[in-house]
Parts: sequence; structure tokens; C-alpha cells
Amino acid sequence: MARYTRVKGSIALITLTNPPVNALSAAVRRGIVESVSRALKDEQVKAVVFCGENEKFCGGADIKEFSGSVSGPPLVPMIHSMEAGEKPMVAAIEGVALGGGLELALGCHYRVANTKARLGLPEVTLGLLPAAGGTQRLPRLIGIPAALELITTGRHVSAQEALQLGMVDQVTEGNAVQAAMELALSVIGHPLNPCRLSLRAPVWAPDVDGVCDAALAQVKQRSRGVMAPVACVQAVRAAAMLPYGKGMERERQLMDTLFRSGQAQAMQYAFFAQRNAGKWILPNRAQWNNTKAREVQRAGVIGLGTMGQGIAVSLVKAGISVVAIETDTKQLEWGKKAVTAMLQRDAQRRGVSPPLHLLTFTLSFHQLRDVDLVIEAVFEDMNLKKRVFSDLCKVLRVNALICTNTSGLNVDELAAVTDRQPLVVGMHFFAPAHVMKLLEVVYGSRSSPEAVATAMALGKRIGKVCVTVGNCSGFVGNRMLKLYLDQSVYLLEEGATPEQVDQALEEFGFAMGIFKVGDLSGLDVGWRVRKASGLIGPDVDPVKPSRWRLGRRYCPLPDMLCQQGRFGQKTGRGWYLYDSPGSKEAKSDPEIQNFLEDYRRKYGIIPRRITSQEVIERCAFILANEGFRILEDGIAAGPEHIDVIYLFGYGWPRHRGGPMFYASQVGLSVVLEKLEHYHRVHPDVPSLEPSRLLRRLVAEGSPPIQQWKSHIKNLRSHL
Ligand SMILES: CCCCCCC/C=C/C(=O)SCCNC(=O)CCNC(=O)[C@H](O)C(C)(C)COP(=O)(O)OP(=O)(O)OC[C@H]1O[C@@H](n2cnc3c(N)ncnc32)[C@H](O)[C@@H]1OP(=O)(O)O
Repeated sequence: MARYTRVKGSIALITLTNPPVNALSAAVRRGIVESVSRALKDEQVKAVVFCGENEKFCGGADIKEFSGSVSGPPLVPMIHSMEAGEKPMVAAIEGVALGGGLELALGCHYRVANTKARLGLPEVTLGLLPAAGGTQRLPRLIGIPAALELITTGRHVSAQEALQLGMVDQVTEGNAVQAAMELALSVIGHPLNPCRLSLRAPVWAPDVDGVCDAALAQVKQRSRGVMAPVACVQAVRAAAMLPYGKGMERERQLMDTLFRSGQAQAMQYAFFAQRNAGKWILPNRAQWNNTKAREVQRAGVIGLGTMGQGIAVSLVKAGISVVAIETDTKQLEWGKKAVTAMLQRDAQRRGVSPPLHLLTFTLSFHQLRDVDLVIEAVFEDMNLKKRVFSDLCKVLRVNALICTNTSGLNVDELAAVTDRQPLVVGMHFFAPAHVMKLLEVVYGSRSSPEAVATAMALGKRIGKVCVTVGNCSGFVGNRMLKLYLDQSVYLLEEGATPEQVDQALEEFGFAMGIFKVGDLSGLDVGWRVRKASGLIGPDVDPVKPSRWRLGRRYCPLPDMLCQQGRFGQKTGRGWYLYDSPGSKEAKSDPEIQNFLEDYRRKYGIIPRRITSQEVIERCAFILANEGFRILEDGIAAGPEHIDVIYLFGYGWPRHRGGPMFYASQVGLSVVLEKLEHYHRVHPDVPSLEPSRLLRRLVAEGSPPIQQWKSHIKNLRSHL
């Protein structure tokens, strides 16, 4: 699908037509090959301009084709024949030129971009490398260091930056196609060899080896265990060392290794899962494309603690007026200072002025009378939240939405104290709220589709990856996290150290192990939650606290740590030792080793050697097992939604797809077998018992993850 038109007498305009992003599907590639051949044969045609329909040049190769057998004309010879053609070819870049789309533009002799265009080679984010000549042509155009940075990060650059780097010849505020046609007419008859990037010699740079070695070390540290960034460096190194033809061979070999790898499959799954999560659907069949969101121009934020501050910053940055409320002057001033500073820092970084005029800080609820929506972000306490909710109903417009930022409290119980249950939803932000991408939008049993649609649209507008979830304790993310945390401390009881567990998790791909994360977030947070839930009370023996509570295994180690004032980084001591309170570098603490040994002695536990494999199996499979239960309960609409929550909210490594995808990749029967084994060994941990859905899927031949939803439907109809 490429449209061929002759314009201005002597220009062949080739338009890629594959909405929404003009991806290079087999049909598009076929269309391009035919159109280029026609343009080269037509004697009236003196130059060729490429553009994309709907002001989007091209979003790259069609990723959907990667999972099947790829047919149609291959990209590399197609781009080569464009570059070798004896008529000037100009790319008119509007919207995006990404991946294969940019590689196509690099095969042209000239490139013109609209000011709003974005260019990049994001293949690395899909577990691949730019294998349509991108790793060989881009370094020849902009040099090794800049090409390494763009190709290993997959970063998109603006048209302006592309011009500075030398990726494009011209930037226009007007129509890029018009500008490209003018350029094309002006270069007819000019020699083309200097514009053929493949003909340029390997790029010389001082100490090219050193630059590539440094890039390799950097990607290995930044993306531990991920193959694609390493392959990207190797391919760019080839551009520096080898003639073009040999470099292309190297690019192909490296791509062959990546293309069918589990990592590439996981990352491509993650790409589509993220988009799929935006297509929300509620049990009553209301969904993203049949429900209208309300417009939100003014919002209220109640509570200016860490969460409220981040939420206020996110809203204001998206152009929404915010009325921010606190209960006393000191708290209000403190919050105001923090929010203002964050907005100023951000504005300074972007070279704009901070939108402080959008903020009102006040102690008075009356200032909320004309807001469209309120996000309550007070302390995680049901009674306090209920009081705030009833106070809100006295001042808000009757049709204003009330959203609660809670990490797990019952949204229905909160809604019940209001005069507007359909207009109440949960918005579970992650700390720090102006940075973390994930937002769980929690629908209660009476939340209206319109309220859910509004919260989802608002989340998207402030740059979040939003997932709708049902109302249960901990929703999706924290419900699963609780069991993962349990496993990690059980492993300590049985013989592991925090360092061992963290190392295994970091080797798996987590940026930080679970104990380091605990120290960072503050161990007192969970302690408070456990106290509030009745797990810790006056009846607990302070000398030898019970390891059996509420009918199941309980590990008192985290409570015992908190009793010693070890709250993590903020106190300079937690599972690790820090140089001073607030410092970040975690060091092993011999006191913790002694503490664990004493503990095991006290309870008569004989420590055993715990392998990294066991750490991963127990942590990852418990997550997946609870994920299956969440699907059975209808709390998440599909496995992709759970995976998106773990990818964007809990640091799950992207090259492992998510806990549900990981389970499918390991093999559901293996996961089942392992869970059965661990449950046999630990019968006092009910969450290790394999879920019914997992058993069912295995019994039905372990279908691919894309088909699980239909099996869930069958399972639920039998309930
Ligand atoms: C067999 C050997 C092959 C050799 C290939 C050699 C080298 C080339 C490799 C590549 O080119 S890989 C692809 C590189 N491109 C990308 O990674 C870009 C991916 N897309 C995006 O980043 C964004 O979609 C966008 C282009 C910036 C647009 O963002 P926007 O927010 O406007 O829309 P989205 O919701 O993200 O997407 C809309 C719609 O389009 C689908 N889609 C996007 N890009 C592709 C693609 N490259 N292939 C197939 N489909 C794509 C996306 O899934 C959405 O679909 P729906 O959800 O609406 O169904």
C-alpha cells in the first residue's frame, strides 16, 4: 500500500498508506518496490519524494508481522535499490520516522522534516537492532558516539535535534512534503554519490575502540542481561571497522540471533500489552470505545504529603488548574514549597516558565466548589478517608467526581459514605507520583463507566500508563506484591541472606532487589499496615514472636527489624547498612547476618543452601499464581493488564515480559509442577497452592497467553 502520484510535472510522490502509523507491512513494502521501479523507469520523472499518509511518515517495520513468518519484499534490498537509484530521492518526514521508517529515510539522498516530527531507532526497546542498514548508515551520517547513543537507547529526537546532529538536511515549520518537493526540484542533476551513505568510508573517530568499549560497559550496567543493547554496540562497532558490505553482514548476523530470542518476544509482547491496557473493559461490557469521558479543567487535591505533591505536579504540568488543600498552615506551606520547587526544577530543565498560576493552595474546602474532580491523597486510613469523603460531599458540585488515591483500601466502603457512589473511583498512584508511570484505576461495584472513562482519560493526559482493576484488597499490584514479599522473607528464614536474594533478582533483571527496594521505600510503611490489619498486636510475644498467624505461616523478621529502629535508608540501617541516614549506597551489615543466625537458632531452623533458581522460582511463580487467581476473580481484564502493572509499577524487567508472560514462556506445566513441589514442602503457605486457572490451562494443553481470556470465560461460567 503505497500510492504513486506524479506532481509538479517531474516528481513522483510515493505515499505510504497503512494507517495509523504507516508501518512497513508486506503490502507497503511491495507498494514501495513497485513505485520506485515505476519512478525510475518513467522518463518524465526527475526526482522522487516519499511521505506518509495522515502526516505520519512511518512508524517502522510492522511489529505484528514479527511473530509469524515474514513474507514480501525484504527491507534491506528495497532500501538499497532506492539509494542506488539514479534519481534524487527525498524523504518528507512529518509526525514520526521510527525504526525501519527512519532507515528508509536514511536510504534516501535527502531528508526534510517538519518541526514537530520525531525521529529515532527504537528497535532496541523491542529486543532488536535497526537491521535495515540503520546501524551502518546512521554512524556514517552522524558519527559513532551520537549513533551509539541513539541506537542503544532507542531515544526519539526532535526535528531540531536531528538537524543539529546532521540526520536531516532541512527543518520546516510548514508542510514537509511541499518543502521536500522544492528541495527535490533544486537538486535534480546534482551528483548523488556524496548522498549515498553506504558509499561513505567507515567512520573515523579518535579511539573508536575505546568509545565502543565504554558504550558496551554502559549498556551492560544499565540493562543487565539484556542482549539487544550489546548487539547494537557490536553492530555500530562494525560500521567503524568494516566496509559497508561487511558491516551489513554483521548487522544481519546479530539480528538473526536477536530476532527469535525469548527477550525480543517478551519486549514485543510488552509493547502490545501496554497498548492493550488502554483498551479497558468493565464486567458490565462498558469499555473504552463506547463510553465518553468528562472533560477535566479544574481538579482538587486533598493532602499535600509525598503522594499529593506528586499528583498536584502531574496535573499542573498537563495544564489542569489545581486547588490543593491541607489541614494546617504548616503542612500547607510545606506542601506548597515542595510542589513549587518541583515545578520550577522541571520548567528550568525544559527551558519554559513554571505554570504556577494554575495552583491555589488553601485550607478551605469551599474553594473546591467548582472543581470537576477531586483526588483525595490523605493518609492511608479508612476512617480518615471516610471523613474527608463526607466533608467533600458538602461542598462539591453534585456531579463532581471523587477519586481516592489508595494503595489497597476498599473503594466501595468509601463510596458508601458519599451521596454519589457512581462518581467514586480509585486512582492508585505510585510514589513518586510525578515520576512513576503506572496508574491503577479502581472501579467499585457502583462506579459508573463515565467515571472510569474520566479517570482513565485524565491518567493518560498526565502521561500515565493506566490499567483498570477491580476492587479487592491491594487491587492487582499490591495483592500480588504481598505474597512476593512473604516469599522473600521466608527465604531468609530458611537460610538465604538479603544479599543473595537481591543478587538473584538483579541477575534476573530487576534494577534493584526486593530488600534494597524495601530499604528505599521505608520498612515502617509495611509495619504500620501489618499493625492496622491486626497481624501485630499486644498478644504477640515480644521475645519469641509467633511464626503462625491468622491460620498460616508468618515471618516476624521485618517487624523485629523495625522494633530496632531499622527503617531502611532514612535511618541509615535496614536490611543493609548505609553510611548515614538518607544515603543510598547499600552495604552488607554483619549485624544482619548475626541477627538472622540468632533468629534461626531461636526457632530451631536448620539453614540450608538456597540457589538463585529457587529464589526466582518462588518469587516469580508466586506472583504468576496470584495473577491467575486475580484473573479467576475478574479483578484484571487479562494477563497483559497484570503484566503492564508489574512492568510500569514494580520494576519487572521488560525483557521478561511480565510475570504472566514469564510463566507462559517458562511453560505452564513447569510452573504448575514447581508450585506443587513448593506447596508440598511448605503446606503452611496457602498461596503456593496452584490456582485453578493454572491447572485448567495446563489441562487444556497450555495455550498461548493471547488465548487465556477465552479459557477464563469458560472457567467463570462454571463458577
Ligand atoms: C524480518 C526482518 C525484519 C527486519 C526489520 C529490520 C529493522 C526494522 C525494525 C523496526 O522498524 S521495528 C519497529 C520500530 N518502530 C517502533 O518501535 C515504533 C513503535 N510505535 C510507537 O512507538 C508508537 O506507536 C508511535 C509510532 C510513536 C505512535 O504513538 P501513538 O501514541 O500515536 O499511537 P500508539 O497507540 O502507540 O499506536 C497506534 C496503533 O499503531 C500500532 N503500531 C504502532 N507502531 C507499530 C508498528 N511499528 N507496527 C505495527 N503496529 C504499530 C499500535 O499497536 C497501535 O495499534 P492499536 O492499539 O490501535 O491496534
